[in-house]
Amino acid sequence: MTRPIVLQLASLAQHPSFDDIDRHFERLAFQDLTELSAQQIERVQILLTSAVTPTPASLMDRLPALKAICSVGVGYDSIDIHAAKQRGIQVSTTPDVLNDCVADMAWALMLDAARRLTESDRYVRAGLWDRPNGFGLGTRVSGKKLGIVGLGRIGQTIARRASGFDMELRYHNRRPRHDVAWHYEPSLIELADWADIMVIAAVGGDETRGLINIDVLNALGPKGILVNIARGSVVDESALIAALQEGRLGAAGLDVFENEPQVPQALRDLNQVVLAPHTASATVETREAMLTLTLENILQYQKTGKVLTPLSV
Ligand SMILES: O=C(O)C(=O)CO
Repeated sequence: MTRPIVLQLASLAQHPSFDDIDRHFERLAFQDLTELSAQQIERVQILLTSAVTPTPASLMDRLPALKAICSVGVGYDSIDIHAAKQRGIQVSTTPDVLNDCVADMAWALMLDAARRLTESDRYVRAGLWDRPNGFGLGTRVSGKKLGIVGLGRIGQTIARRASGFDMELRYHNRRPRHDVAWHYEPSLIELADWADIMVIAAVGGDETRGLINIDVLNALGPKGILVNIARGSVVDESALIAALQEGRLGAAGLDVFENEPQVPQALRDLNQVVLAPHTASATVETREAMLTLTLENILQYQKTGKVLTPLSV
């Protein structure tokens, strides 16, 4: 019997569950639909994609039997979920399994930007330690005011770690959460004005595009530190570069960028910025857990017709 097809859009590591998938589905790596026969196109039931792999409506439109999109990751701004919803195509992501590692990365960037760790590494490696003026001072993190933008699962995991640093914490969200005790700040500008350090953990996409604009950056101020582990689109990158260049913002720790993997030269030229190549979830353990959950979603769909962790937005 011909098996339905799982069309794999993202390049993924080996995983033992692929053997189970391959018992039920034919798995094809996607290059271009022109490489599939008309008969194969009609058998594509599942798209195996990732949070950083474009999964547009134009692709869904070409696949008449498409039933589910199973994505490795939590961000869904790369998937046209509106088009999927309209066609009744289920979408699954991998919630929770990456919270700890993404939160750890937010803290790593925060501590690095404040204490100038990467900059000091460059300084020591360049043999500059014996210079008369020394390396200079960083900024204290413990006891400071931390503002979190987006208090979802990842934002809350970041927030919980702040108690170990004796920090005061406030958050801004679409709406206040009633299941947490942290102070809700309805105005993003006021949060930025209050905070010493602001971490962005909001969803990407149209609803948050350019949310961190010049006014927010100015409110965070010349001693303020901005950390972004969410999506580059949430921050107005040109405004961020100008604020850092002109000393209107103190420092930044960035894991995500507007047009990644392109990072503007102006940003790379700034010493007070720590840059990471969108690797917040990139640990052996977490990437393995994300792929395991994605493949469980496909197997669950095969057994029951429903994915395991459907996206609910
Ligand atoms: O899961 C996500 O949304 C990512 O950005 C990949 O780690």
